[in-house]
Amino acid sequence: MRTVEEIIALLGGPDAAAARCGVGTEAIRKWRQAKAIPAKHWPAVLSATGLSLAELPGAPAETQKTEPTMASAETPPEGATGCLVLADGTIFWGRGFGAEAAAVGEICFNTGMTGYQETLTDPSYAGQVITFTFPHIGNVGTNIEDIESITPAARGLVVKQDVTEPANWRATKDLRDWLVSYGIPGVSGIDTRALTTRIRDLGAPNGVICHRADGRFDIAALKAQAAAWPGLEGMDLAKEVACRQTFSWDETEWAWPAGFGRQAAPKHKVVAVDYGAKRNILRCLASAGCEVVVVPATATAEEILGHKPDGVFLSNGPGDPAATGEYAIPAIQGVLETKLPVFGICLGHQLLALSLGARTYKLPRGHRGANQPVKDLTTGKVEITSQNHGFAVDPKTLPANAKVTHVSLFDGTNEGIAATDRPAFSVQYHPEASPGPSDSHYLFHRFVEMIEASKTGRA
Ligand SMILES: NC(=O)CC[C@H](N)C(=O)O
Repeated sequence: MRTVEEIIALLGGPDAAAARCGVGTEAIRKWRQAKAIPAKHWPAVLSATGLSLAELPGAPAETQKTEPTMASAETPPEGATGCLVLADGTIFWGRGFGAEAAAVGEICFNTGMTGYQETLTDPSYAGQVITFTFPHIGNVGTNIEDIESITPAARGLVVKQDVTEPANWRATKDLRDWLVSYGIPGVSGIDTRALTTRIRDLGAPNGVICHRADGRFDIAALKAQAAAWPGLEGMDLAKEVACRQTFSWDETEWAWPAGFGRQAAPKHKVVAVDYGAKRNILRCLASAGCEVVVVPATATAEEILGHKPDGVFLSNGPGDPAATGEYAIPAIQGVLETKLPVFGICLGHQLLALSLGARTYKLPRGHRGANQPVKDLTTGKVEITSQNHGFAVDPKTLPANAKVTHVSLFDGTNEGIAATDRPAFSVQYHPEASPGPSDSHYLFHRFVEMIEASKTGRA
């Protein structure tokens, strides 16, 4: 159960609480005095906060018993084997699954309805605990194909429903066992709607997810760990998840019935700078006819150009682009000078913008899901896209030789840019999907066309 003061804080203070619940400031004063919310105001408070009835101070005892997992008290409710402790001291109790471990990170939410295994293995989630808003997580188990990196990058997962036995012909392992094998904890029984609403209203908090089968938690230590974590802003995580050595990639996209394919005769050579690349990006490049050489995030312009590429690709990746920019920007600027075609995705988009002289900033809650509408300003078409980012390019800071090409139809933030004096472009979203729709696959072909035009120009 929440206190009246917690609920008022969640709503942004007394005045905002009055406005958002449509009750007047006098009512808020009475709530505070009585330390309870009268029943006639419950519907307004529930819809403004997204909390469940059991969490309201003054709600009948029997409703409180039905949702013991949402109790915020420091003593675990009966049967609690998992918890999520936020940096401000808020506790969500639940049932632990996966590895018996504790992990600290930014608590974000993802609204995708499919592809939890691809999401968990997307290296861009390093440093984050994912709250899945979709209820059926784990129901198709895990397999050895739907992975975007060899080891999962997310630090933990928060779900509402307990994970069930896998029911899918492709499943090779139960999600719970798969998480154990990688040391990743999960917590179920959490009111993910309340948690997501909180993130929407107050921004993504830092927190610790903890699973202990014996139900014994050192809450003070977990609170201290959550509060001490510095947060993603200023954090360079790309170096940690990127490859250490250069390698070649020739696997192509998955297709029925053969599964993944092997590239036959590539036409163009692309160096992909790996800041935490998702495998399906490399597959899309290979399927589009590119011989792909993957180099570590810290590769210099000389090292990149030493492979004699026809084009350079900048991958997605975790953390703050400005922090990664310290080594990435000089390399990208060196590549841009040559006027070779450059294509960036997500972190690669942010790094291209930084290299052109623009700035990035942290979004309060980020875009994570598989149904994000984006408008391509060049064609006027709307694409439904897959997204996963917590930072964005500030379009106002773009230099004169760059323009905005794509915009989010959710919040108007920047989703793509292109240089106007050289063949370089990038998008904030994930045209490779995995998981998500494939509306944006055309961008890989746009990159190849750019490479062909550049080769013709040089010939
Ligand atoms: N998917 C990505 O590449 C994410 C980029 C960056 N880490 C962000 O959160 O904005």
